[in-house]
Amino acid sequence: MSKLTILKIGGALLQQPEALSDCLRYFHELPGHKILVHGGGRRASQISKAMGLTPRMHEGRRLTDEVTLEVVTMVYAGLENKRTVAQLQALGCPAIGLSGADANIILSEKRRGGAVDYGYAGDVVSVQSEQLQALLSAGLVPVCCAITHDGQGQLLNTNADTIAASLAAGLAPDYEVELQYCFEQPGVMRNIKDPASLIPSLNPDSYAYFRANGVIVDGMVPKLDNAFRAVQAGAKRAVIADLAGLKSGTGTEVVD
Ligand SMILES: Nc1ncnc2c1ncn2[C@@H]1O[C@H](COP(=O)(O)OP(=O)(O)O)[C@@H](O)[C@H]1O
Ligand SMILES: CC(=O)N[C@@H](CCC(=O)OP(=O)(O)O)C(=O)O
Repeated sequence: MSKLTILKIGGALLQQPEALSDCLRYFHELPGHKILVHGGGRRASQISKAMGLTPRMHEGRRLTDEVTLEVVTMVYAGLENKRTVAQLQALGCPAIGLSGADANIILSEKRRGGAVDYGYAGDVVSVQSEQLQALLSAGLVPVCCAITHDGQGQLLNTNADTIAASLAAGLAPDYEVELQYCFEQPGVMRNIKDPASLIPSLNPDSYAYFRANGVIVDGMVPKLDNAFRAVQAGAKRAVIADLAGLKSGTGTEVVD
């Protein structure tokens, strides 16, 4: 089986040009097949505020009304995706920018939130692995954003960590998949202000413990839920780290 690395970049990283460029260079130099997934939530919040809108999140997911869907589509599928693709091309990487609607790669459905109305937030239903395999076999490097579709013409906003894990799960039968979540912290920590408190590995029991104790909160919850889902679906490895950690092999490894 050939190796496939899925790297997800998000958060503050996307807003620091130098850190982003280091990260893209690291990605370009990875051996084997690879897919980049990017978020852009902070940029979307900034632009929303500049437009007089108030960003609203619930458990790490954006409440996406109609106008917010327009903003996130412009930011994720437009600005962030095309800028990232252009930077990768400048490194000599044959990148191709995709939303979930392109080649129908990721089908999703409107999130059912019970009491919480998530609006046009989408949960992944299926991944078209054949189309992605065709792109990978042609030597292309997919760059996927956080916009998906429901197959009926409706675009949906999907957490980028979920996209990365869904791709990892969908491609695990055909590749030896490693899922890497790169963000601005060294990994999951006992005390978010103390990098020395890094938790080197988490299993479902220790995750439940740290979550119950309020050590793991906010955006880290969907990130870890997704990482566990990916390894349970057959991904060989899932790790959460900053760029230095990814390069040196440290960070938080998620084990089933
Ligand atoms: N125990 C923890 N260790 C590290 N980060 C944590 C922890 N608990 C919560 N977080 C928060 O989770 C955030 C990462 O989630 P998120 O902002 O969604 O990342 P990204 O934008 O990369 O998807 C961190 O920036 C941090 O504020
Ligand atoms: C439904 C939902 O929450 N979508 C996310 C998609 C972007 C994202 O995940 O960006 P980061 O990885 O940079 O946080 C959002 O709009 O914030």
